[in-house]
Amino acid sequence: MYVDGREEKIRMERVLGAEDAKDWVYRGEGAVNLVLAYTGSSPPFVGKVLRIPKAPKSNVEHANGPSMLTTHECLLWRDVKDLASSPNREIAKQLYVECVMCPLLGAEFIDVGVRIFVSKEFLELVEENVHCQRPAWRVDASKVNTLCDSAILMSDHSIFSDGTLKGEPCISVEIKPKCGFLPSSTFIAEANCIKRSAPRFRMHQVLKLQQQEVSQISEYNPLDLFSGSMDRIQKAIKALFTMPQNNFRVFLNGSLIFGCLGRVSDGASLVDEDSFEDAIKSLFHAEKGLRTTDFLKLVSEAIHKSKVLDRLLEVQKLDSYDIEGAIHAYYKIVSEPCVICKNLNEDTLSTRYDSLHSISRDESLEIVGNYLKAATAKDCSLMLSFRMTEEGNRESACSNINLESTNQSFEYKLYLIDLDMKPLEKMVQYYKLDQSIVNCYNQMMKLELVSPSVKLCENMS
Ligand SMILES: O=P(O)(O)O[C@@H]1[C@@H](OP(=O)(O)O)[C@H](OP(=O)(O)O)[C@H](O)[C@H](OP(=O)(O)O)[C@H]1OP(=O)(O)O
Ligand SMILES: Nc1ncnc2c1ncn2[C@@H]1O[C@H](COP(=O)(O)OP(=O)(O)OP(=O)(O)O)[C@@H](O)[C@H]1O
Ligand SMILES: [Zn+2]
Repeated sequence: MYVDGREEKIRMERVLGAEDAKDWVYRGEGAVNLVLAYTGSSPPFVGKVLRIPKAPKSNVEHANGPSMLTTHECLLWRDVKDLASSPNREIAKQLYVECVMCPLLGAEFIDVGVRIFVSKEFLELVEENVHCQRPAWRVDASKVNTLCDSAILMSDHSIFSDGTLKGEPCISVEIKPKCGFLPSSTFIAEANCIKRSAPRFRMHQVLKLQQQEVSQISEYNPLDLFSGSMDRIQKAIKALFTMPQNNFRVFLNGSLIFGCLGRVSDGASLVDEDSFEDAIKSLFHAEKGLRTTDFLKLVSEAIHKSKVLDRLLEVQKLDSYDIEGAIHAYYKIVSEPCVICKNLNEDTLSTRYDSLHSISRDESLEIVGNYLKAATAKDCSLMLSFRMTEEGNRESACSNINLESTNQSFEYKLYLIDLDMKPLEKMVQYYKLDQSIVNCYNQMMKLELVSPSVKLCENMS
């Protein structure tokens, strides 16, 4: 939700110092941000979370604080108001959410948040306080960027903070849907044609298993979630519940009750349905053993009813050239010799990518800009929160769903989080990862090591 300029100013004037650190507790983190929830009683912060940038431990560039956009990124986003002139990447990222993602996905689903100043002492204390709650592999990879002087304050989407129904329990689900379509770009090499029929998520699972990033292959198929069919959405939600990995989490009144904070313990053994049934007792009136089914149905219905995934899919599809096409446009933008064309072997039609090297710079910028917007949409998460409501209560701004089995009525709200701009230089990494995923999958197929359920997805679009 947008916050008016006056409120933004008040928050900008308030600097979080050492004395405030005790009121902020660990909520979660991704690869680049640490998120804290507020437990104090100061009104401007009640019901809010703070999103703080982290710095990779291996990256010496961050020793000087938040970086700037590169010259090529300024060129790429030149048409976006004030983005290219942002004093640093963190401010640029917030403008990107507001000026690029909101118009594409709908401002009603997005909370841009407000920037608030934080002192070095605050960040150092927070780092110390949350240390033992962070997954070890995240601690090894990154730390709070104590050289940043600001962080983003936004609504806590795992609770209802309007205060109208105080004390009413709230259950929320975080879903990272990933890519919901099969690419059909003509620039996909013949050797990689499997990409046209096997969902990216499923193929990536095979690589992740080989690299021990996951302990089992997830049965989740993003194409089901984005299908618009209630049966297939339910199938996707069940698969996510069975193997949540980093794609599915459940919070009860803001506390994580299901799923994990990282990839470490992603196995099915984590799924303790019995204690989950107990935990959701206050919200679902069905008998023990039936509550999880009701909960999963509720989530599926909300997704089916909302149009948000349709919009997300449209933005994901801005990637119409696939990385195998967009990478050539990238080399044109950065004015470097194209490494891909240089390494083409004799069997490959040497003129195959000529058209991409002969287009104008503006066209190259459009191809890569669209690819990066799509990358953001493929990596964001949905937060869906539910609370019980009187049947027929239409006063609320939220939507309602009736659970027929127990005749309970729920209202829900839906937000998209983590709509960060992806760095232009990641294009090279995207190309390499794509090749690794396809090579690994093709190899496993040859050795017939890909399970029938993974293969089965290949013909489902
Ligand atoms: O490349 P992918 O598909 O593996 O996605 C990355 C995610 O991995 P996943 O496969 O979802 O576990 C990855 O998630 P994890 O760190 O694995 O939880 C990040 O979200 C990463 O984005 P960024 O570096 O934070 O900007 C994501 O990178 P982007 O591709 O979105 O840049
Ligand atoms: N507004 C919010 N309300 C409630 N929880 C949130 C909110 N924003 C983030 N979180 C929690 O914090 C976690 C980390 O946030 P986020 O996904 O923004 O981090 P990130 O580093 O940008 O992620 P990624 O690795 O995908 O790039 C989320 O998975 C979610 O559980
Ligand atoms: Zn090329």
